[in-house]
Amino acid sequence: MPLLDVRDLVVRYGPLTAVDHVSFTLRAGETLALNGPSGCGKSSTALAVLVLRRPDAGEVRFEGRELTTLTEGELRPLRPLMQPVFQDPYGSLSPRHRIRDAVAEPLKVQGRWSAGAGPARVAELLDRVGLDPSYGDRYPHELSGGQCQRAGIARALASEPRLLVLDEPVSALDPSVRAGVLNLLADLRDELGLGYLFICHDRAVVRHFADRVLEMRAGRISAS
Ligand SMILES: Nc1ncnc2c1ncn2[C@@H]1O[C@H](COP(=O)(O)OP(=O)(O)OP(=O)(O)O)[C@@H](O)[C@H]1O
Repeated sequence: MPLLDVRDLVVRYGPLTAVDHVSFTLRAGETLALNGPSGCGKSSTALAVLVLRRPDAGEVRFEGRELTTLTEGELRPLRPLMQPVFQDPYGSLSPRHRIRDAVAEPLKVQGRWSAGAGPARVAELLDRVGLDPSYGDRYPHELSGGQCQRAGIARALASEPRLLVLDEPVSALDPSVRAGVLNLLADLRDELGLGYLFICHDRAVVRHFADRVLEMRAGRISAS
């Protein structure tokens, strides 16, 4: 069974059809890239796959379960398993919370926090993404873009996801730190068997990083 099976996905904004009957599957441990020019519908596909925006038609099966017809309450226990990582490294972390608290929050919300094991788990997650655990004391604005994206990845991992939807995860970073973040993501995918839906407009990055590439044009998959 694929990790993700998307069939005939449609997203409309009024008269505009941003995603026009898009279908694909993704297996655990695989990176599937969505590549295409600005405005072709990549981010709208990502939001619909995560059911952060309900698609207007089509199916999103995650581990065999159709998500688009579930209520918000039914989706709640599944949301931790499908985590987004967005382009703006600072956008996914509250500026008012220390990194340590941002990474701890999913553990607390999901009932996996204890006074003994919780802080150790946060330190382990920071270490796993290549941040010294002392960075937990800092606020997002005290980190570089690359460090902040790593902290965001640590926060996503705290939910023990099986799918990451990576929407231009390195596009806002300095070219000099992109490779390090991509190498980290590749290691995590292989180690944890994660499936990646990898949205990226940069062909060179996509070719290097993805197992398969779907080319998107004007809301449709034009080649694969
Ligand atoms: N909330 C919205 N309301 C109206 N139109 C939208 C909305 N979000 C996206 N669009 C439009 O839908 C189309 C697809 O946008 P989308 O952001 O999904 O594409 P994209 O390939 O991710 O582009 P980019 O790389 O620039 O983010 C575009 O024409 C865009 O202007």
